Order: sequence, then C-alpha cells, then structure tokens
Amino acid sequence: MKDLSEIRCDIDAIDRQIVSLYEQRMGLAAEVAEYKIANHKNVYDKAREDDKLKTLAGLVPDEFLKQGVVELFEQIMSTSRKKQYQMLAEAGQIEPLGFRAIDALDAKDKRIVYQGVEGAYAQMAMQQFFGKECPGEAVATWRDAMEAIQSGCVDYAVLPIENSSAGIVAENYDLLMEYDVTIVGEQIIKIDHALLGVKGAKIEDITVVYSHPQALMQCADYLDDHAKMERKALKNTALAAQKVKEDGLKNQAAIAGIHNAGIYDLDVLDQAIQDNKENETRFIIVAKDKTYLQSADKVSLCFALPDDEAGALYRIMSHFIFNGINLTRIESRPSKGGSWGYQFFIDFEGNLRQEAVVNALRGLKEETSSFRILGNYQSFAKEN
Ligand SMILES: C=C(O[C@@H]1C=C(C(=O)O)C=C[C@H]1O)C(=O)O
Repeated sequence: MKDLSEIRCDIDAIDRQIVSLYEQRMGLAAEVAEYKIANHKNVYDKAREDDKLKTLAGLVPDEFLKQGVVELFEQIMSTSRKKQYQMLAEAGQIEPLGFRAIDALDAKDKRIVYQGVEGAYAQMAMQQFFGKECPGEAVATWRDAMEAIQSGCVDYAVLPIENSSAGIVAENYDLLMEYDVTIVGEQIIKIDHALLGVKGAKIEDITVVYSHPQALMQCADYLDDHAKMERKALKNTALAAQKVKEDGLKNQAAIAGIHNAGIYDLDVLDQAIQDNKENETRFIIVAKDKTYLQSADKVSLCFALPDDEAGALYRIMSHFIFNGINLTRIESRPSKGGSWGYQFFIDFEGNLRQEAVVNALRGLKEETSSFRILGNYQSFAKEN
C-alpha cells in the first residue's frame, strides 16, 4: 500500500492539472461571451448544457462517478455562465430592469388606501409609515386595494404580508403574483390584541368572538383556555369591533387593537391576549410605478422554475451566493393552475444599481421560466 503522503502528492498533481484546465476552459468561456456580446445572444443555452452533461456522464461507466461528473460539470458551467453575465454587464449589455431611481417617496396630496375600517392595524401601519396626519381611505378587501393601485385610481396601498407568529399572509402573496404592482416600502408594527366588548360586558359573558382569521390564530391559546368563546371570522379586526358595537350584545366580543375601544366606544375586557407577546406584523406599501429609492437596501422578487428539473432551485440560489448577496427570506406558493408548480418569493439585501445585484438578476432572468422584480425599497430595520 502506498503511503498517505505519497497518495496525497498524486492527488495534488491531478488537482493542479484540473485547475490549469479549468483556467483554460474559463478563457474559452470568455471568448464565447465576446461572441455573444457581438451577436446579442443569451448566455444560457440549456440544450447545449443538457447535451454536454449526457455526453460527459457517458464517458464513465460507474453510476456513482456518472453522478459526480454531472454535479462537477453543472458547477463548472454555472461559473462559466456567471463569468459571461459579468462580461456582458461590463460591455454595457445590461437589460434595463424597468425601474427608475427616486430620492424620496412623494406622499403629499396622494391617495392612500388600507383594508378594513377605521382602527384597522393597516391604518396604524399606514400612519407610522406616512405620518400621523395621513388620513388614508379604507377599502373592503385586499383585492380592492390592488385593483385601485393597478387601475391608477389611488397612489399607495398598505397590505399585511407576514406576522411573526402566524406566518405569511398567503392571500397577499398570491395577489402580488396577480397584480402588476411595485413594493415601495415596508412597515413593521407591534400587534397587541385586546378583547373588546360592549360597555359593562364581562369576560364570562362572552360566547362569540369576532376577528380576522389571522388574529384568531394569533390568540389560539387564549381562546382554547376560554372554551365558551366561539370563533367567528370577519374580514378585519376593526370591522369586528364595529360589529360588536353595532350589535350591542353582551355575549359578543372582538379581538382587535386596543385603540378600537376608543373608536367604537367599547370596554377592554382583556389585553395582550396573543400567544406570542412579541407579536409583530410586516406591512408592504405598494404603488403602480416601478420606482426605487436611491437609498433602497432590500429587493423582493418572485420567479418560477422550469418544470420537473432536479436541482433547479439550487442552481438559481447559486447566483446569490456567487455574487455575495445576502438572502433574508424565501417563500413558495403554489402557482395558479394547481399543477404542482411553485412560485418562489425571495427577499435579499441590495440596491438595483449594484453590480452584484445586476449580475445576479441577469442570471435569474435567463434561467427561470418567469421572473419579476417586485420592488427595491428601504428595509424597516435599517430605517430605525
Ligand atoms: C460556454 C457557453 O455558455 C454557457 C456555458 C456553457 C459551458 O460552460 O459549457 C454551455 C452553454 C451555455 O449555457 C456556450 O454557450 O457554449
């Protein structure tokens, strides 16, 4: 048997050859890029790559090695593409992203909508984002808010997108796929749910509790402990407070923000009843125009992958890793049509003017089956 250091010496010699060949190959990839720049061709050629992987895997009989060859060359071709995207960008062949940089969001005399009625958490988020004096207008549903933006009737809409204990607001992710709107900002607010009843009502009287399904979910432990309380879903927490006031029944209560007690003249029967005391909801601010703040530091996008391709998500993720981009979130939602396809939503740190971001987006655009930048905006954490 050979000595370990002797075997390693042989491995080192082979590795040096691999590196030298890799360098030569990347040189050829650069030549290919020059050809593509001159002829305005796409970098990614899937048919050529599939063909190569098949041929190269065919050169080794062993199944394990076949798999290894495929993985190795997938990586090699992936870096070859990244080099080419970089060269295309340097040659000024950057596809316009369709976004315009602005210095500040203009909210003066603008129409802003939130879903619900007076007192809704979305109204609170809106006032924290645009200022206390911002009146805003209530619309009945999140879809109404999206419609109003897309049709240009209003300038901004404020929509909840995720809660720290109940998770994503799936319906709004789906609406983001459906409507061509742009995320221009985000606002996180602390959510403290209170149990509100008509004047003089006691906790023991309550047999029906109205609220938004998300709020009912966030107070699940409390409601489980009060088995008499039947949960009834309404479109909005403030709407629940309004209903309790209008019905005027002692057995009814609403789960809503404590400030609704003042707005709807109700008693606070209990406070901070959510399971998670650090309960927060993130709202997005959407607009029609594709603008981004010069100071924006967070990009949101969504994309779909070509069908049935093993490792496709891994390959797409490599664009972020390779360009040194920090992902802050990934979500998936079933694509419309129910055929087990998925739409991925990604948030990452960056600004659309940065080279690393431009390079990664170029790769994503070429290598996904659908791709849309949802927005580039100032993240809440940085602002505060
Ligand atoms: C080098 C090329 O560009 C890309 C990279 C490839 C590679 O490294 O082998 C193959 C196909 C393209 O996706 C090419 O088009 O030949």
